[in-house]
Amino acid sequence: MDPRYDIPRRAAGGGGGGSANSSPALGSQSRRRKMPPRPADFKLQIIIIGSRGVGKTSLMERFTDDTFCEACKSTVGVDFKIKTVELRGKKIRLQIWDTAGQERFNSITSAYYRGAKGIVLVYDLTKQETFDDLPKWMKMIDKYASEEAELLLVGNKLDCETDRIISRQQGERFASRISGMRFCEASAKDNFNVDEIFLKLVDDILSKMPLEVPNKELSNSVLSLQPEPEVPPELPPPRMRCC
Ligand SMILES: Nc1nc2c(ncn2[C@@H]2O[C@H](COP(=O)(O)OP(=O)(O)OP(=O)(O)O)[C@@H](O)[C@H]2O)c(=O)[nH]1
Repeated sequence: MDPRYDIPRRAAGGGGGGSANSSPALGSQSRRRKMPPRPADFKLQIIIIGSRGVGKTSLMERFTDDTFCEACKSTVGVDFKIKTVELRGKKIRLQIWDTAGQERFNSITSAYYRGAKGIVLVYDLTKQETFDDLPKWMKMIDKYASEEAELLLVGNKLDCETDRIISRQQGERFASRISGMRFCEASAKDNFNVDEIFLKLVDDILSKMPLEVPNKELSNSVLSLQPEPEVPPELPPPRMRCC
């Protein structure tokens, strides 16, 4: 398993169960153990929202695992993945929340907006109704998200150019009407613009953070402002999906 990706809910158990490397029987070998990786300087939460089937899970999985599932099941409630990236000389641990697009889950998913520093709002550029739903999602953002959250509108499924219904200009126009919202088109399937979406969003978030404070101060301020509530305490744990 790629060590960059770990599921915090498992790691948080604290048991860890002692790996071979930690066995006292290894004696001098243990002195040759590799240094543990440098801890993250920042922890950021990003949430992906949008109507059912627009490709939220696909974008997340392409970014975190570089995989694509042709026939995925709909997300139930919320799911998340972790990915650590380095930007502006800082190590950033991203917690990416993938929400269900179905309206019946809104009461669950809305609880995850508040802690998000970045919001990716996705529509499917081959499906008019997913674009028509955008004002509804903006209302959710206005109601539940922090005003400081960075916003990015994504027209997904760019590989389906022949089935395109929503022009690039329409997407751009929608985003331009919302203060500070960025826009881009992407394809989770073809892995086009996927890394760019997340990295640009993180870069925008970092550009507004005081990166140059000493590390000690950082851990007392930014990190404590951003505790890692793997799951808001009042909610049931996110249900994992399978393909
Ligand atoms: N052609 C194409 N298909 C895509 C792309 N992204 C996702 N899909 C497909 O669209 C379908 C829905 O993708 P999901 O990632 O499950 O969509 P979602 O937004 O997470 O859906 P919900 O969990 O129901 O809200 C799946 O069959 C994917 O394979 C893309 O970039 N191009």
